[in-house]
Amino acid sequence: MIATESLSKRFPRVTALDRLSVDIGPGVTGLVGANGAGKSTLIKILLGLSPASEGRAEVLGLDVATKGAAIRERVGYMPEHDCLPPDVSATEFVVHMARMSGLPPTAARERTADTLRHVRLYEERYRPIGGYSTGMKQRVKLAQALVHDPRLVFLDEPTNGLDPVGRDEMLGLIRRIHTDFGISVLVTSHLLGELERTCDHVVVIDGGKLLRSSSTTDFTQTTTTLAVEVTDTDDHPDGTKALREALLARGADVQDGGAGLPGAGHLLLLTARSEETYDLVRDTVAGLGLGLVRMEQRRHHISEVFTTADEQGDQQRKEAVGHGG
Ligand SMILES: Nc1ncnc2c1ncn2[C@@H]1O[C@H](COP(=O)(O)OP(=O)(O)OP(=O)(O)O)[C@@H](O)[C@H]1O
Repeated sequence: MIATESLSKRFPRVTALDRLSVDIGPGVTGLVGANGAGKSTLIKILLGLSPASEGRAEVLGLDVATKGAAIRERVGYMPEHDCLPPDVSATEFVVHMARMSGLPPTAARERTADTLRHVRLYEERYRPIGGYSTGMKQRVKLAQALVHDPRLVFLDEPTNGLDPVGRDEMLGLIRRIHTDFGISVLVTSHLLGELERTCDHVVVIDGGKLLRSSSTTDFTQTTTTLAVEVTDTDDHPDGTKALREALLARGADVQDGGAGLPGAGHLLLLTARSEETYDLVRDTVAGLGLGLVRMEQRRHHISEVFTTADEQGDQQRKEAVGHGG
């Protein structure tokens, strides 16, 4: 669907995209990155609205440098910022956008009604947009991106400004764009957690560079990290420390449970190389006379991808991870 090759965009003071090479197939793909990571810049280049400084990109097999108009005919776009006229109704606006995309009047009206029903704005469709809530406005923007029945849509921060209920509703609609209509989706967000549930594939960019591109299941697959928590006893007032030392003496790969989390001081993380690691933990705990509170496999979270990145932009990444819950 989308392929970029060493794509760069330089503004006088900042490099928004830095030699980005990525392939995106059909389905729902999340483009994740902190504010300023380059998500909107990439979308504008892919739509042929802004020229790249270097490199090349294709959307649906069309070169963005020369085939912008053809791409925009086949691709829907939901921009990040509010761009809706307050005095017209959702129906008038979406029909207008459908006509701009080349649909004849009758088809434009029919597609508008279908699309507004899909985004659940059917009852309110004749009211002026100025009186709509943020969630309703986001859904009008989504409707105009879908009305000309594109093969692919770019949704730039569609959950921005929504409360948790509105966000869940929007994520459900996005998922159904693909399942009900077969339209592929590229959706951007700085909220990592929400894309975990919605997307088949996630592309993470940071400072305009590709950090990772893989299927959502690869991001969240079960790892071989074991989290172990034990009780303290009279013999071992710090049971965790005693267990750590005993396991290290037996050659296990042990780390502390990570700072900042409640109870993390009492957690040990072990790399489980095989079933024997489970036996080793159980036997060591029993040998020390400690109680085993829990021993469980840890799952990766998408946000962990940020913790492996370099120090640059660390604060922004923390913010993004913090909002990701
Ligand atoms: N027209 C422009 N002129 C100069 N700098 C720009 C321009 N557009 C974007 N930038 C800069 O390029 C970088 C990437 O911006 P971009 O809008 O693509 O990020 P983003 O990931 O979409 O973040 P956000 O969600 O905040 O929009 C930022 O540092 C931004 O300030």
